[in-house]
Amino acid sequence: MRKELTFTSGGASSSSSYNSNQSLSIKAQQQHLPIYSCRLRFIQEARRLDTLLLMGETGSGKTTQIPQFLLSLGMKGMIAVTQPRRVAAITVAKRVAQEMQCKLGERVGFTVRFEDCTSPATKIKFVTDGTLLREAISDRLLKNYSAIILDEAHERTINTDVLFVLVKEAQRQRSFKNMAPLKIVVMSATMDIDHFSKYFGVKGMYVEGKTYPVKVMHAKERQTDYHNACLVTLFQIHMDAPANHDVLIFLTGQEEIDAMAQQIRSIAKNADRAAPNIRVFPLYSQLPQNKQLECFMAMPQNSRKVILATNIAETSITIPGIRYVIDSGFVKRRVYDANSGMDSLKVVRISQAQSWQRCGRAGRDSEGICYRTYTCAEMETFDEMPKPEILRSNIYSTVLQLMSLGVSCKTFDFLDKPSSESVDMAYKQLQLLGAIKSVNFPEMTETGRQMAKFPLDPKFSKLLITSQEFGCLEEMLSLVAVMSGENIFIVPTERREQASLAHGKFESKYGDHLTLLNVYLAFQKTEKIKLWCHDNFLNTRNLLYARDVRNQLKDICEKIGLKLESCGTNLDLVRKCLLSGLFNNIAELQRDTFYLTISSRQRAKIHPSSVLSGKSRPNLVIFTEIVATDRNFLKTVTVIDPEWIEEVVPNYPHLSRLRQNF
Ligand SMILES: Nc1ncnc2c1ncn2[C@@H]1O[C@H](COP(=O)(O)OP(=O)(O)OP(=O)(O)O)[C@@H](O)[C@H]1O
Repeated sequence: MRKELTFTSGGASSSSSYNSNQSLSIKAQQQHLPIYSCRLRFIQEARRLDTLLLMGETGSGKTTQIPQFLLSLGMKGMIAVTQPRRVAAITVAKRVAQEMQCKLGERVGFTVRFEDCTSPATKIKFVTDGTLLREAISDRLLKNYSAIILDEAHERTINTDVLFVLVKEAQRQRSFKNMAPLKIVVMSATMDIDHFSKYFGVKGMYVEGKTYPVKVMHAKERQTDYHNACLVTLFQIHMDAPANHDVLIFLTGQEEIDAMAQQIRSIAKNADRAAPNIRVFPLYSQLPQNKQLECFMAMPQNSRKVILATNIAETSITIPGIRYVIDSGFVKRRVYDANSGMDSLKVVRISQAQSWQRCGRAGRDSEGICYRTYTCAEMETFDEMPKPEILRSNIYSTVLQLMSLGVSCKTFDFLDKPSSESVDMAYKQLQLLGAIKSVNFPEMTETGRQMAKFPLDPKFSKLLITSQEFGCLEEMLSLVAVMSGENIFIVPTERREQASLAHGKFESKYGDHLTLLNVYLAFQKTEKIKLWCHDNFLNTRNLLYARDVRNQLKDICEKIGLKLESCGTNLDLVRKCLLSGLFNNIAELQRDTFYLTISSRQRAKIHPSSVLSGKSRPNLVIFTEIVATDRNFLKTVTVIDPEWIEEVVPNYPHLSRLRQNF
């Protein structure tokens, strides 16, 4: 590790006070927020207008206070507040419940995919944008709601972009039908207000001020290794800062975070005894929910919390105690190649808006410092805003959802329209999945209509539907449920070998999908679940979550008339069924031991976490996803027999080329 990193000051944001929050009562903390002084102005505007655009600095109080201001208008229906991520929806709901002195799930609750913590008494409901989208699709007038708050609008997730249209349309239709009005509030600290103003036809409202100042420091020189730069910065802080001054570091993904956590722990072990203890908390989406929430807890005296997070901690959330933010300036982003139709995850530079959002995770309960491991000049080259997801992702799932509403993606009133190549590629994939009749006259098939009923990626819904041909719906339900959740395997760094031995019992020589299925089948037969999971290094919570998801998916299958059958021990049928849904993800072994993905022509290795990694390499595999860091990796991989392709996907476009090879 390098010894030192020099920073230059990039200034400090202004503030109304320099004290910390800790001594104030919750009521006083609320009144201390910059947004509080705009309360009457906001309420007046909300009475007058049906749509409001609100821009205010990070931490000014938008997410927690605006729903309560709206509630004071005496609304009959619920107020929904969307969040791009589950962890934000849950933690902010908890905070607002505390401020309103009620139990979570009573007047204030949350609903995220497959988890509902609300009751008939709920008035303010925090939801992920995906969850509200599904509700908006089944009730186009959003009758249960009096107001919809679309928070963190700058993030421009596909779900929020579709919601903009549906919510605007619901508002128009309700007024047309003389129903109770639907208020819409769009909020962010960093949105492109002119663009939104034009789209919604209203002016923006600004809230000045920040709760506590955050001093911004930039690396003096360009860094070639951001990982190392973050580590050096952390230990520079650790040498001087008092205990309980906690640190939040933004990195790009799980592996990087786990590796850095280990490094920090081992450096801290040998550090000066007088320094506070360091407790490291990872925070990424693949982490079980209870583990994600651990970093929000208070720490004992003489300890420093160091949180290593991906961009899931970038917006909305408040982690008490954070005085320092260290920003690597990178993020792992899903990138889509519209020509090949292939999605991959790549490490890329963040936008300026994201830099400010990250900085805003400090200065929430006291003043803070944000260390950016990139220079000021480098930051000027970053994009101003993150590129809307709809312009950089595979939109076949959205196209299918819209078609189920009888709407064409090409005429939909998007804030930014996806390119026609990207829509055409989506049609092509949907046609290959059998969801639409043809690319030129895209009309939904019965299969497509059934697929749209599931809250799943269309390729997973297709797996459930095609399992009928192979008589393996029971197995597919288990597999899709496990794949929809978080990692079920636990590999503690210090007990790697034991974990690997325990996991070996479930291993299938055909790859990861059947291995996951073996785990789930064994889990289903187990009585003492906790003990069994502990002995087998498996995550109890994630398996229980998969069981819940499976039950919900099973209900949908029954509603649409799918037959619940099991293929018993003939698991070739499961692999054939997988091929029918994942045929776009076939990869072929090359002479140099790399795999080449057939449809997108990308070179990749099998991911080290796969049971097939390091074994004799099969000629042909299917995979669930491709991740790209410095190299491409295929994740969740299964061996397939080349002869099956003609039988299972006779219209596969690359069939003739494959025939030549096998
Ligand atoms: N879980 C929490 N624990 C302690 N304080 C909190 C918590 N959540 C919010 N706060 C306090 O409320 C303030 C306002 O938070 P809020 O999320 O409403 O701000 P915001 O304007 O929506 O910020 P952002 O733009 O970053 O989402 C925080 O700065 C913090 O002082």
